[in-house]
Amino acid sequence: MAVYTDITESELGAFLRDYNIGELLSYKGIAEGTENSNFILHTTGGTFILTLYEKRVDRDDLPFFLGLMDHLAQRDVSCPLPVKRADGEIIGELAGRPAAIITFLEGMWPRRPTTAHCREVGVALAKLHLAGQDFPLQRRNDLSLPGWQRLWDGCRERCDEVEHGLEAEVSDDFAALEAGWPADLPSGVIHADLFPDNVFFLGERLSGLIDFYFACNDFYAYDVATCLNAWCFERDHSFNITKGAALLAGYQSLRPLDAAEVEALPLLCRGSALRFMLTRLYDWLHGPDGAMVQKRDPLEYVRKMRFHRQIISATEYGLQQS
Ligand SMILES: Nc1ncnc2c1ncn2[C@@H]1O[C@H](COP(=O)(O)OP(=O)(O)O)[C@@H](O)[C@H]1O
Ligand SMILES: N[C@@H](CCOP(=O)(O)O)C(=O)O
Repeated sequence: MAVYTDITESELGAFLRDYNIGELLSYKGIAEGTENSNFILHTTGGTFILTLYEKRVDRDDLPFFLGLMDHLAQRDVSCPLPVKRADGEIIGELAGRPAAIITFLEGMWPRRPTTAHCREVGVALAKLHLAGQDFPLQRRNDLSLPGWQRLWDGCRERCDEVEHGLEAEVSDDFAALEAGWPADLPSGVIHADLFPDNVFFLGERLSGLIDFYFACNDFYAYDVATCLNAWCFERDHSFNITKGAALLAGYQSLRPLDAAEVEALPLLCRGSALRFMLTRLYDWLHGPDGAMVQKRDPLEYVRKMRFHRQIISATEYGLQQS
């Protein structure tokens, strides 16, 4: 359960006195999520999400994350809107943690994504990339190659406990990714974690995007790669090219990929699979402190890395070239 920090009713009542969202009716910890402590609040003013930012979120990054949601919401991207306190601030402090309130989005994340969901996600991702172009703040992606290397340094000695031979296999991936990682591709604000549990739907209509706490500046096509990994593999670990084609067509309906992005896509997919394998492996071996968070399987992403290693062209993901 992702509630690392508990709060009392009196602490919460005092915190809410700085807002104009009415009286507290009820609140409850939310079991889903990984990084932060989240609560659903019902007040006489409506329903809201309260987030207490935990250790892995740097307080200095909060203006970027919350400012981005505000920026995107004003440009017709359906995402939560940070709620301002009476003094105009959006970040406060509760139980010793930085804390913010955001608006509640209706919808459910798809447990079994369909081809129609994949197309909608592609469109929404392109919309996010375009709407973020005039966002004035910047944040480096600290989970790109140097960050992966740091995670790897903390795991490699013990990684064969997860699967025999993994250390040698992943070392080879690092060598290939370091040699071939693109130096320059179209870049801007990316979501960087647009997995199914961060996208809400009402039926097959996308109703909102959440969890901008990995957002940063990086290659747009890297975000596309992350979505191909997160949305287009089946439970039997096979890649579904129909879903890949739908996601890529949805994306390209608003923002066509250029030739360099198309060429780089297989390596970006492999890198993105390594990134999620490593955070999962790190948590698998070290376990996040203080909460019973369901551990995600690193081997799911090892399989995806193996798949991408043998891809020669982005057409194998379903890309239709114009
Ligand atoms: N704006 C929102 N509207 C509705 N539910 C939300 C919203 N933000 C978060 N949630 C709920 O809280 C859960 C965890 O949120 P998330 O931002 O993914 O947490 P974490 O950053 O800890 O992974 C989500 O799966 C969802 O159930
Ligand atoms: N999407 C990541 C984990 C991050 O969890 P989230 O709850 O913040 O989306 C993964 O699947 O490894």
